Amino acid sequence: MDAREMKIKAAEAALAHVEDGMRLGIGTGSTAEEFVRLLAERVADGLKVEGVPTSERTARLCVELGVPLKSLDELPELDLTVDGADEVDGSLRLIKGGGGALLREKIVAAASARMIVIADESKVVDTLGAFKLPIEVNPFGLVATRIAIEKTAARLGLSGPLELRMAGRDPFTTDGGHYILDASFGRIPDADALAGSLNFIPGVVENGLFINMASLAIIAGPAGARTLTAKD
Ligand SMILES: O=C(CO)[C@H](O)[C@H](O)COP(=O)(O)O
Repeated sequence: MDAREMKIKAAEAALAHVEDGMRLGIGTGSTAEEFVRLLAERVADGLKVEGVPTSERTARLCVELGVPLKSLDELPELDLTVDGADEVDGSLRLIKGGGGALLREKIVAAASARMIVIADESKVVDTLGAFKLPIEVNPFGLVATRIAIEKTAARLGLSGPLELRMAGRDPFTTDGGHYILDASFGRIPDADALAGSLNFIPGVVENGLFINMASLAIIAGPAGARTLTAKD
């Protein structure tokens, strides 16, 4: 089974949790896109759902494939969000934001009764941090915010380069008009403390640590899909 087939397997398993009439948060990234494709087939067959996309990219795909969309203001309480992840640990803590949609993804997940993560085995880790942690920041005061992040991380025993994410020669800009600093802190033993501390920094809009948000992870490997639930 190649990487795409594993993503499709995970997406198929998540689709089994979707029921008629559901209000769905729809994630961003290549795995979430497989979910959108399968969902669109079910919608074409008569399934009634309304989706809130977590990015402009996902919104475009949903429109193209005929998945009905609403804004989060129109549907502020959702039944289920299905989204990918860059890393998942055994307590279903996540790193997200590799696709740059972390802010909307977190807002949508927080508005959902349940969040199902879909990923392949390569995303499962013992301790978060091998993947660079995306931190969404306001462009104003970028240098000051970067220094504040470094000091906050140091207080938690973490250090490492913070790279401004680029799109060609310009900084990558999120759907919300912000920049992303990708932090190479390495292993993050206390993700809960880091997540809370980062969001206290003025200028930090959101961080890519998703704690206590996912209720289930569907992990696809060469032998098929398995589920992970939080250990604690
Ligand atoms: O957080 C995300 C986007 O902001 C994605 O869910 C994450 O990057 C995983 O993407 P993919 O399924 O393409 O590996």
